[in-house]
Amino acid sequence: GPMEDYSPVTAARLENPEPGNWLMTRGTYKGWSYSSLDQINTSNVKSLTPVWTFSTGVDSGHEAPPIVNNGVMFVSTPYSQVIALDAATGDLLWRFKPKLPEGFSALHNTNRGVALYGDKVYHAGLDAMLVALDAKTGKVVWEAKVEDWKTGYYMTMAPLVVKGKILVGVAGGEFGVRGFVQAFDAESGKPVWKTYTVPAPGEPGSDTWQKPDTWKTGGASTWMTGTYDAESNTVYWGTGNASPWFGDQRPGDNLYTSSTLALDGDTGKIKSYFQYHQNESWDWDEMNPPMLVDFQKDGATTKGLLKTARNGYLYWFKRNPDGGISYINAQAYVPQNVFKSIDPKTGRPEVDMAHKPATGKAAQFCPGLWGGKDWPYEAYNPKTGMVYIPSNENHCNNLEGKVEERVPGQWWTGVAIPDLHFSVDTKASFYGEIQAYDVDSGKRVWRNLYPASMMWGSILTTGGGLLFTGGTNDREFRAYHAKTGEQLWHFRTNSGIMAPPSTYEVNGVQYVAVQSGYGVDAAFQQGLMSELVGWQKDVPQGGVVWVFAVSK
Ligand SMILES: O=C(O)c1cc(C(=O)O)c2c(n1)C(=O)C(=O)c1cc(C(=O)O)[nH]c1-2
Ligand SMILES: [Ca+2]
Repeated sequence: GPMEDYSPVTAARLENPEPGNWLMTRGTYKGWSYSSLDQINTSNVKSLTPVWTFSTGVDSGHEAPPIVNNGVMFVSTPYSQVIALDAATGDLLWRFKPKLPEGFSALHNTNRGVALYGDKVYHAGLDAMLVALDAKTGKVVWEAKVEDWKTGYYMTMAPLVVKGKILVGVAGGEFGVRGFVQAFDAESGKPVWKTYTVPAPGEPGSDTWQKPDTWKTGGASTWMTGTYDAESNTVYWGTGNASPWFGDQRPGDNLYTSSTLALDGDTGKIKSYFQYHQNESWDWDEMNPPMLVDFQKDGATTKGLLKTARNGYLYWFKRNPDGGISYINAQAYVPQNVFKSIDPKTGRPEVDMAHKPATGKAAQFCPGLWGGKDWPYEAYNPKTGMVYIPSNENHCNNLEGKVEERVPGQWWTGVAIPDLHFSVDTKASFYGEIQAYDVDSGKRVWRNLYPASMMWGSILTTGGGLLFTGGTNDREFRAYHAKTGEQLWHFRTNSGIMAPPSTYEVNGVQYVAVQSGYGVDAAFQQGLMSELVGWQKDVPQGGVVWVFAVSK
């Protein structure tokens, strides 16, 4: 089998992955979710058929892409399992099934993928443990405690490998944790650096926490994988909402909540940052990092960053030679009623206070707390020059805050889950959609509307001129024409698909792979939609790895 000559993953391979492999969650450090493979293309995709499937035996939301290294596939599942499979045949090679601690529960029982380096597989567990597994056997090589899960920290993202270090971020923004990004030595598991995303008194930015001690529980969790610019050795990492949710309880801008941080890859030092909205009060985590995309501006190619924000805006930045972030422009990609304007120089929004919830003051805001988009990945195709955004419209929340005492490890947002007051425009002709924008002009080129579903699918785009995604409540996996948005193929799977598809090649055959397995917030929202507009309450659950190829 393919394990006998397992090929170690080097820093050079990660910087320049072979087209036939999918070595990290979004394909490359740039975060494009793009593969140059083109054997499957717009003319033959109609003949795409399943070649093998594998039941994970796990329920809840599967959010990890199949990671593939020369014929070996690694998938992770909810509840922190890792499964190694023969990427061509679906044979099970090994399974890592950790025992989660007694009494353990997480708000989001999911995982977004493993990282590969050397002859090891790295996995960030819900119990806030980072484990290194032997890629050939699945045996634990080392374990590192990132945090104490009892205090509200958990981990859901895929680690990021940077020059022999394994970088992880934490979740817990709804529990009042203090976020950080931490790096561990890939060989030994020893901690190398740790950068908090909320400054302590005396550190730069600490004056943005005006009320004593609010910084200690300030949120800014780091629950999605960063992107990386090897040239400037800069890691771009996103941060989540501030805690608790209502900004009047923690006066100030609250750096670095809902921001992108530019970190030095060797030391973790904060080089630069951009905060999308200040004194966060909408649960608009800005956890996704920007993609590294170059675009035309004023007749010249600009080394840039493109960020699809949960706050409903699409942002263009300049990536400075030292990795620093300079604001260029932003435009709404879904209707949003919170920003009155955005300062053209700084990118700082002016907020309409009528749509900013506070303690004892209810306010409605749109899009609602799940944002213009939540975590599912947008994609960039260099052949079309377009960014593809899985987004949602015509939904709002109406929140009113309360002062609550914090109990470590418990929901602490200032509003109870039954009081989230999610609403939708029941007359709307659609809710979910895919939108394609030209990254040079910012013009929308096409959109595809889903009248009876939200869109929670990560997007893969390919050199074959295609987009692959699921994300809808009808269990479909679909292929679209990247230029026109025309649907070219679809296949009904076992469950709903949120996980990012990936594509790879073994023995000259191109495969497209994806995990189907609905759950977590998409399922939560689907339940609410069943009350509001009568959609079926449950989308079937249970994880299956699907692998497709074009039949010859
Ligand atoms: O603040 C946080 O730490 C945090 C963590 C996570 C997570 O780790 O999955 C989510 C969120 N927030 C969140 O706001 C959110 O909407 C969300 C959706 C999902 C999901 O997996 O579908 N996770 C999370
Ligand atoms: Ca959050």
